[in-house]
Amino acid sequence: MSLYFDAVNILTEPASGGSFKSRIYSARNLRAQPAQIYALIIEASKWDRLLAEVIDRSELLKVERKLTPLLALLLVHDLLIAKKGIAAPTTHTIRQNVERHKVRLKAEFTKARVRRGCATVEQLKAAVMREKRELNGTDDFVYPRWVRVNNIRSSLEQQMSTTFSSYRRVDTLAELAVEGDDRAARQLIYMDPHIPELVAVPYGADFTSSAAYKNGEIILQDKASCFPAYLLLGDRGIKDAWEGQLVDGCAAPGNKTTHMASLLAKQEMQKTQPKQIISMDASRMRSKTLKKMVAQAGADSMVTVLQGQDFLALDPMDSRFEQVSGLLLDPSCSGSGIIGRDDVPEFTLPQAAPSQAPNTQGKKRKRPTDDDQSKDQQKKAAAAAPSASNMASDPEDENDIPSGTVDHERLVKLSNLQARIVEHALTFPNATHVTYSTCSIHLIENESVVERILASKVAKERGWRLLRRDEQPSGLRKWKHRGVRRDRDPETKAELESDSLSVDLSDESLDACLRCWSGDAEGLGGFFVAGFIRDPQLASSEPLASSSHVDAAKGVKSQKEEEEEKDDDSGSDSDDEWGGFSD
Ligand SMILES: C[S@@+](CC[C@H](N)C(=O)[O-])C[C@H]1O[C@@H](n2cnc3c(N)ncnc32)[C@H](O)[C@@H]1O
Repeated sequence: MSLYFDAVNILTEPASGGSFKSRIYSARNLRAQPAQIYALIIEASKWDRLLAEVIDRSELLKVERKLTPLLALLLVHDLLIAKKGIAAPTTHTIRQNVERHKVRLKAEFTKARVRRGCATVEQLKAAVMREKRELNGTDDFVYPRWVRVNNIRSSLEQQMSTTFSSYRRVDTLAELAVEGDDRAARQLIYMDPHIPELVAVPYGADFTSSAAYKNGEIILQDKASCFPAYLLLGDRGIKDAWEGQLVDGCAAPGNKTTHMASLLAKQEMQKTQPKQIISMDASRMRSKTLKKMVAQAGADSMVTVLQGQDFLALDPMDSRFEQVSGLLLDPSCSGSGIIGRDDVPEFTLPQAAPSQAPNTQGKKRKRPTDDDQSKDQQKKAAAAAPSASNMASDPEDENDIPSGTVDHERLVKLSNLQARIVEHALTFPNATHVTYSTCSIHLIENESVVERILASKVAKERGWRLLRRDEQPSGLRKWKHRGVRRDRDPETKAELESDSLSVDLSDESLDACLRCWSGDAEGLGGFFVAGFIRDPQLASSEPLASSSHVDAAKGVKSQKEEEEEKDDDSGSDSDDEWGGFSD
């Protein structure tokens, strides 16, 4: 019986960090098997609309006052759909609460199937899932599972003949929106036309137990998150391999560092130039994940990890950085582009009986009795759209879960810090290439930061400019979503007019910026990236009077400084407090 109460608890407690699956597997207060709980929730969520309809029409909740809508839905799912029926002793009260209505519930189930014109239960399931997608407005786009092949440990060719050998190639992302659980029908693969060695498979594909995943041959990484490393390193091969060292200044958990390493491996750089990448993160805790991810990717010999290192505290003139020619900066941001990171399935629930007070709160401190739990369970289960990145707590995942909304003041602070970080990168004496990225949709963190950087003294004096579209790697040159002049409405994507912030960048500069938006046919979340290159001919002859980035961010603390302050205040590691998105 604990299975159903555990499932309800998981669905109703406030979301903490990590993916839904990982939250179940790491929960300490569960009595049932995590795998069983997860399977029940995922399966029941596919049938929710129909089960709610069946329960409402049978008037079950009017009679069985102990059952809450969510508990009833899970029980009725197992009664009508699970092969073994309700997983509880026949004598258990709430099993009896449901089973005594079996005939009525079955009759309503059959009527629901007939109403939809379905001959089989499988057809019915597909119809219900279609209804659900239509209702969520997710009918016209598809979030796939993006998989990047790691050149250090494998190759695309190898993976196509092993991990994906039984997969059928499709020409469009839309074709990945397959319904049903038929494994063979879901073995579809789309070769991404923009990022080398990146493929997409249907949403929900699980590689975590595959040998390729465990061996670090494949890495689950959103497409947009692959833009920065590719923009920086481009289509180079053995003959025109990258020269000099690379810095990833805000690197944890390590997606972009390991992507850079993978691109260098294609140039066979791991053989000729070990430790070509210097990777760091100000957060000590996140640095541990970075270390692990580098090791998992087989990139230990290619990457030096500076754990807990504040990028802003690096002295660019230090001889250790003399060879640094490229820097990738992906600093903390508002995370406003992230879609459905909290991948808790959404449930449409039956109507509660009038006296059942819905309780939408409910982090339970002690394990209540079965009866207490029935009273406590809520009408609304946590909601989230399916996500391309439903691996939020996995080591290679790039973001945390938002813990609040972002106000303007916070955005200003974040953008000051972002500009400061990029301007610091531009001061490395031998740097020629820099990329800046965020998973934010806000102009203030994106084009506006670019505008500030281009106007900075360091950029002008050293001759930094944007990497034009025609100079970008072949795959990204084809990417059609480019920089914008004003913020956009996240829903309609229409430009916000009136008094909203705008940038005064040329058309060429906006065309140099790359954007990704959620909700379109590309299957991505919101993302921004721009590349800068140093053109000595543009450098002003005036000497660098003072470091402009210090002026630009006067009074803005770096993450490290904030951490140290908090450490002083609380004596604890400060990873808990949200200082912007950490992807
Ligand atoms: C958006 S995440 C980076 C995600 C990473 N690039 C990836 O792809 O896996 C931002 C990271 O920047 C780190 N960070 C923020 N400010 C920093 C600073 N001044 N120096 C170093 N790391 C910083 C945060 O701790 C966080 O882990």
